[in-house]
Amino acid sequence: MLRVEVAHRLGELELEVALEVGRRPVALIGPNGAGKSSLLKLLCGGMRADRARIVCGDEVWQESAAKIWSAPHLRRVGYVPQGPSLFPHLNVLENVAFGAPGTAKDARRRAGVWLECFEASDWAGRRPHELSGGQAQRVVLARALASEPRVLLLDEPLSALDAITRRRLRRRLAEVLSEHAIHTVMVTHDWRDVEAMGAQVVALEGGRVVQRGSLEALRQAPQTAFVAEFTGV
Ligand SMILES: Nc1ncnc2c1ncn2[C@@H]1O[C@H](COP(=O)(O)OP(=O)(O)OP(=O)(O)O)[C@@H](O)[C@H]1O
Repeated sequence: MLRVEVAHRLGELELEVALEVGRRPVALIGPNGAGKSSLLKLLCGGMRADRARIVCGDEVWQESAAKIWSAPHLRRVGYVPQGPSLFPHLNVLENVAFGAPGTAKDARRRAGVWLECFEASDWAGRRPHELSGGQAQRVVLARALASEPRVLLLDEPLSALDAITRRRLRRRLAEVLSEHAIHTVMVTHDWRDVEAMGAQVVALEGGRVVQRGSLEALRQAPQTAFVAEFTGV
């Protein structure tokens, strides 16, 4: 279980969130500027929260009261951020193998398997600048999973894909998550992602959780205009 309590000021926004992530993925939804991406950055260690208690299994990642802080590379997090994140000087295969465990040979083999999974093997030898946005997004997904993470943080991981590829890879990602015991938090603006992953929804507005529950529960009794619009009511 990943247990999170964070409080962090971001300019005008006071982010204050508590959530738990077990086997079932959590879909983080909310309007632009609600604090979703920032929450993922606080979880992966890319930013240090003003006050937090973040515990993953028996590892304490941050405990402000005890001045405990664990660096990002110690957290075994697979992070798919918004925007480009591949190393420009490495080719696709090397990028995906970079964080993978085992010998160099193992890491390359594992990288190949995950590139195959996200239908990205064809451009294994290319450099990131030779990829389209959607191709790069698939490589970043492969890289996140090749690192064998305990926690997967996905920031709109399918947003750059064309509609047909998105449908196929959404199913693939859902299968991967159900096969592997990875605590997953996914930011999405698409209720179909939530449905495919069977995710628990956490709706964030103005840095606070305004509603949580299954997609069906939110659809039946949306507490805000955003949740109603998101769920298609
Ligand atoms: N480093 C920072 N310093 C100050 N303010 C920040 C910083 N990073 C983000 N913010 C502000 O915090 C708020 C939340 O931003 P964040 O990117 O987390 O929103 P989001 O919910 O992910 O939005 P979107 O759906 O557009 O991706 C925004 O108002 C943003 O301007």
